[in-house]
Amino acid sequence: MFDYDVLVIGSGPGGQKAAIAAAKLGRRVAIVDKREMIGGVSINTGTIPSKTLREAVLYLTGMSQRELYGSSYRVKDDITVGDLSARTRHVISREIDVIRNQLSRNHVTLLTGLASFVDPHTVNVRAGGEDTEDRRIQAERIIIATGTRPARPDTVDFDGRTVVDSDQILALEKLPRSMVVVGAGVIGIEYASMFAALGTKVTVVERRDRMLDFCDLEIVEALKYQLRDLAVTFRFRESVVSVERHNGGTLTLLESGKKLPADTVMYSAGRQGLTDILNLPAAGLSADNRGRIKVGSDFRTEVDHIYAVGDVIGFPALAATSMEQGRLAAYAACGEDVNAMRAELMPIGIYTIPEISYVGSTEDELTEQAIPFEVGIARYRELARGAILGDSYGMLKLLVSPDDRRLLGVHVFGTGATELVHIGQTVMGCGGTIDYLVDSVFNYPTLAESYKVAALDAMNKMRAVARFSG
Ligand SMILES: Cc1cc2nc3c(=O)[nH]c(=O)nc-3n(C[C@H](O)[C@H](O)[C@H](O)COP(=O)(O)OP(=O)(O)OC[C@H]3O[C@@H](n4cnc5c(N)ncnc54)[C@H](O)[C@@H]3O)c2cc1C
Ligand SMILES: NC(=O)c1ccc[n+]([C@@H]2O[C@H](COP(=O)([O-])OP(=O)(O)OC[C@H]3O[C@@H](n4cnc5c(N)ncnc54)[C@H](O)[C@@H]3O)[C@@H](O)[C@H]2O)c1
Repeated sequence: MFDYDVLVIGSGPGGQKAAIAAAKLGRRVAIVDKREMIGGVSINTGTIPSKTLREAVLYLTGMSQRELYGSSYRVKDDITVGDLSARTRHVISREIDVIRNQLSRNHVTLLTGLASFVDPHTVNVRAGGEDTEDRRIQAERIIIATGTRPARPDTVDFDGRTVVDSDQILALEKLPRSMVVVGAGVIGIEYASMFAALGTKVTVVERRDRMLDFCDLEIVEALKYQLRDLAVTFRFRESVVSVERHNGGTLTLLESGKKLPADTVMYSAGRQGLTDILNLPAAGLSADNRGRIKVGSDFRTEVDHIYAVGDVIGFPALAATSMEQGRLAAYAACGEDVNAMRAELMPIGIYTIPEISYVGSTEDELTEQAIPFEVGIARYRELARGAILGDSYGMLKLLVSPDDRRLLGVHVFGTGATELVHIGQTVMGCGGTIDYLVDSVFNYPTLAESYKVAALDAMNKMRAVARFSG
């Protein structure tokens, strides 16, 4: 009766994994997206281009080698937009190819166009361009994975050249000498650090009184120090009222009356769920004012056979979590048993320069909940690998329960942070204690050795307490 058992709307990380998981379970699956957006925001405008850009910036500026070769060390003197975008284009096209290949070898039908509901089981696919013919697709189960787009305030006149959102920043024609970044969320701070590394004079404007408030305070302070060293100016507790475009630049007006001139303004003040074109009421669904769809713990919406995953359901809105949500939603839609996602083990990786990553609780959270903890720290400058790499600021911090020596949190700052965090995540996931880290032999010289150093530090501190408390 249906054209497909499962229809997935959106081919970002959530949609891809949902489609492949359902196909692996033997279902007839189709996935729909615009031709130029295969791979979603993640591949085309978000995660992958920004992370590739970061890698290109690190390489071409010679940033990570300057401790060893001096502060004037560069791989290339006049870095152009072309130098940076060549690498990004290369990686994007490879990734799109991988996705197409994975979908096709799993017999997932790729439908190109924009989907909107006709009724709870029927979706209209409008191809656009020359191919204006609409297609009606009926599916037994539908998984919505339409993601988000940058939020754009009406008071700002985006032109894609001097006043840009985080999608448009990738298409800048030349590197700005100065830039205002509006919003110190993850996107804002990641781009602020890349442009600062390229020599752009960056000013970050943030409404709140601090940034990345979900991260360890000490690590955020360390990041701010590093960014200020690259001439970044922070304006906290300041709101942007409007942005004016002038010949040869922009003027950003703040509520406090300040005026900030800059070549370019980048808005990174949150994102809006892409639900307006879906015609949700036809399916018996609705979205909130930020375009997000409400789901239960198995990603089922208010309509029994329709599921939603990824950024369109809101927090945590990461490629990493979207993929897992997609897989779990497909299992639920196909009647398989699913283990719920373990939120306490969800890692966060922030690709600033230097990078940050953590898993588990922060010191502030534990203190608020009156959970005692001991801190164990390893500093890269005391690790042989840190000296070899020329990273003297990096650190790894373990938060340990003094009662049973379990790991409560792992916070890493510096080279390899987003990779290293997974050692701690595994120990936590397996219910291990720091005894495992103390008693293990780590390769030498490695940054992973920081786990042993930090675990010993925590152990020594706990011993000191035990001496007094008997
Ligand atoms: C600059 C930036 C950097 C980021 N960096 C990271 C990072 O380092 N790590 C990380 O984990 N996450 C990162 N993210 C977040 C990550 O990109 C998102 O969490 C992820 O892409 C969400 O995946 P998704 O499956 O929800 O959908 P998306 O990737 O948003 O894709 C949704 C797709 O649905 C399609 N679509 C929408 N409406 C329709 C419709 N009606 N019909 C058909 N198709 C439709 C869109 O065209 C799009 O292709 C970053 C985001 C940005 C913007
Ligand atoms: N490494 C990663 O995992 C990664 C990287 C990039 C993005 N992302 C995800 O993308 C999503 C969107 O990120 P984002 O940074 O755009 O949004 P966000 O909502 O995290 O941050 C927006 C910030 O802008 C501020 N702001 C809003 N309006 C303002 C104004 N007028 N003036 C001054 N400040 C203002 C807000 O206070 C907020 O701090 C997040 O969910 C994030 O997790 C993840």
